[in-house]
Amino acid sequence: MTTTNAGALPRPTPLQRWLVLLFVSVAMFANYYIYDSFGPVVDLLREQEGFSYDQISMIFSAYSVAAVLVLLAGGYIIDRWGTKVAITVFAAICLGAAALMASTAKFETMLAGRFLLGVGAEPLIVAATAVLAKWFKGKELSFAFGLNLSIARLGSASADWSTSFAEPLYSNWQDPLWLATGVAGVGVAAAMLYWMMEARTEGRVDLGAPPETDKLDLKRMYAFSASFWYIVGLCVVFYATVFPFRAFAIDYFQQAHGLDRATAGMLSSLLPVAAIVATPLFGLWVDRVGRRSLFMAIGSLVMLPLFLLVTYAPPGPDVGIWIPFAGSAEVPLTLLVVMLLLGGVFSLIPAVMWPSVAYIVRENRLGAAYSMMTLCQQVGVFLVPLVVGRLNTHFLAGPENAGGYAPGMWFYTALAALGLLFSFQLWRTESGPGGHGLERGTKDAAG
Ligand SMILES: NCCCC[C@H](N)C(=O)NCC(=O)O
Repeated sequence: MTTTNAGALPRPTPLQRWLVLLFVSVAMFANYYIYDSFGPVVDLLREQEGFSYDQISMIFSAYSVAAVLVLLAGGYIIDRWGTKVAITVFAAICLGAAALMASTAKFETMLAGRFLLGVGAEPLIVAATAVLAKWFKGKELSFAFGLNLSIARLGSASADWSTSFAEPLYSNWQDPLWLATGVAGVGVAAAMLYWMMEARTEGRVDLGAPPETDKLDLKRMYAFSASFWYIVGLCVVFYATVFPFRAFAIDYFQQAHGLDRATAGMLSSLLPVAAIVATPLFGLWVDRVGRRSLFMAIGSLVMLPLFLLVTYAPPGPDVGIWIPFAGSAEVPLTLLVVMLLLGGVFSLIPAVMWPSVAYIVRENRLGAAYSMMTLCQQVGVFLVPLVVGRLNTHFLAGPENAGGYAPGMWFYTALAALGLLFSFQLWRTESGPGGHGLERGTKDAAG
C-alpha cells in the first residue's frame, strides 16, 4: 500500500479504486441512457400524440438551455456539497427528470422534464470527473477516464438497442421512457453506493486536497490562444451535428429509408458502439504519434460528405449485421458504410480534441477552459435541433416526402464544412512556430 509521506494516511487500495470506478460508471451509464432514450420514441410521439418536429426539437434543446445555466454556476455546487452528495443529488435529479418525461405526453411537461435532465446530467458528468480525479490521481487516471466514457457510451448504445431487446414496450411512447426511469433508478443506487463508500473511507485513506482549478470567468476568456478557440469552434460544430443527428436518426431511418424501428436502432447504435472500442485505441495511438490537429482535420474531412451520402447515394444491396444484445438485421450497404464512418469520426475527434486542450491551456486554467468549451458546445446543441426541426416541418418531411429531410442534411453538411475550416486553421497554426506541441507524440520525444 502506498503512502503519501511518513505517518500520512494510505492512498486508496486498487479494490477501492475499481469499486469507485464501477459505481461512477453505472451512474454515467444511466445518465447517457436517459439522454438517448428520447430518440427511439420520436416517431411514436409524432404518430400517437401529434407532436411536430418543431416541438420534438424544442424538447431536445431544453436540455442544453439548462446545461448552459448550470455550467455558468461552474463547479461551485460540487465544491460546496462535496462529490458524494453532489453525485447522488444530480443522479436523483436525472431520475426525477426521466419520470417527468414518462408521466404524460403534454408538451410543457416533456419540455420541463428534458430541462430538468440538463440540470442533473451535465453537473453529474462534472462530478463524476472530479470523483475519478480524486481516487485515481497519480494512478491509472487516463485509463479510468477512458473506461468511464466507454461505459457511458454503452448507455447510449443500450438506449438504441432497447428497440430490439425491449421491442414489446414500443407499442406506445410511454413504456420505453418508464424503462429509462428504471435505469435512472439504478444510477441513483450506484451513486448512493459511492456515497457510502466515500463516507466509510473518510479519514482512513488519503484522497488528496481538492484540485486547485480556475472557475469559469467570462471576463478572462480573451486570455486563451487562437488554437484554443479553433478547438472550441470544432467542438461546437462537431457535437451540434452529431448529437442532434443521433436524436433524429432512428425516426429518420424509419421515415426516409423505410427501416423498422429495431433495425433503425441497431444502425444508430453503431455510433456509440464504434466509439466504445475505437476511442481508447485512437487515444493510445495519438499519444504515440502526435499529429493531433492533423487527425482532427482528417476526421472533419471524412465527416463532410456523409450526410449527403445518406440523402442522395443509392442504398446499395442489403447486408446482414449482427449486434450483441440487439440481434441481427439486414441494412442497406450505403447506410451501413456511412454509419461506420461516422462512428469512426465520433471515436477519433473526441479522443483527440478533449485531451488537446491540456497542451494549449495552463493547468490551473483547465477547469475554466473545459467549462467554456462545454458551455459553447451546449449553445450549439441547443440551436441546431431547432433549425433542423424547423426545416423538417417547413419542407414537410415524412414517409411520403423523404426529400423533405434533405435541407436538414445540407445544414449538417454546412456545419461539418465549418468544422473542417476550424481544424484546418488549427493545423496551420500548430504546424508553425506558434504551435503548442499538438503535433508531437511520445514517439517523437523518444526519437
Ligand atoms: N450523451 C450525453 C450528453 C453528454 C454531453 C457532454 N457534455 C459531452 O459532450 N460529453 C462528451 C462526449 O463525447 O460524450
